[in-house]
Amino acid sequence: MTAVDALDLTVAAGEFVGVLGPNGAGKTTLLEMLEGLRKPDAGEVSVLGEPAWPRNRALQPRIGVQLQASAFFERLTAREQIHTFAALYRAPGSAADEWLERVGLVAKADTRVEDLSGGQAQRLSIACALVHDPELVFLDEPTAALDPQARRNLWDLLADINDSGRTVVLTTHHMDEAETLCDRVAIVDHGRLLQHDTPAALVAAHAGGGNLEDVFLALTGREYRA
Ligand SMILES: Nc1ncnc2c1ncn2[C@@H]1O[C@H](COP(=O)(O)OP(=O)(O)OP(=O)(O)O)[C@@H](O)[C@H]1O
Repeated sequence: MTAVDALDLTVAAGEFVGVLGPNGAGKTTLLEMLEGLRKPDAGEVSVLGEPAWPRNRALQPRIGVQLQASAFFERLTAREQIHTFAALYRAPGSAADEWLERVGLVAKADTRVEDLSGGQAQRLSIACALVHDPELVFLDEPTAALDPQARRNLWDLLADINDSGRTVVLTTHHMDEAETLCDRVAIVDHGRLLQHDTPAALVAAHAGGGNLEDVFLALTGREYRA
């Protein structure tokens, strides 16, 4: 099957872009291509001016990647985990400790990763993706398992990162999140880009008086996706 089809989207440096789409729309596949983890069958994917495929090692220190299925080194504590990531990316140990604090995991620093709750593990994977201060960040449903406290704290954190000039691309099913954080949103379905614009422009064009969720449903319909 074709997961992503003729999808043409450019993200400018410093932008905060949200990729929205129903289950199975192709969001993760798209991010994996951007991250150099998956080869496009056709077309070009360029990241920070360089081809994303074949996997480009020079890009790795410049991008931060948080995948839906977070891959941790087994049996490490949260602190050991993020210090390992920091060392791999030649970031200082102080950055690892600072990020544990920023995602509210100091109290869990000595807990093994397999003993963290779903939301705690997710916060750790986000911290690991950001510990080397990348200029471009890809986050796949970063707030999916988070409680409201962690979600709002993460919003603040991502807004700060973006304010400091970093480019952020995230996928989300939370329309309020996209509306609050994103300069532009791209709505995809069946692997195709349906619309991309500012949340306000999309609402004005497709859901006068409504919100981004109304736009989303107007464009993608209400049927379950296989
Ligand atoms: N390795 C694979 N082999 C075959 N089909 C795949 C593979 N990976 C993904 N797909 C299919 O490609 C489509 C797009 O999947 P993708 O994970 O990109 O969707 P998504 O938009 O991220 O969905 P969700 O919101 O559920 O996370 C789906 O129909 C999925 O079943």
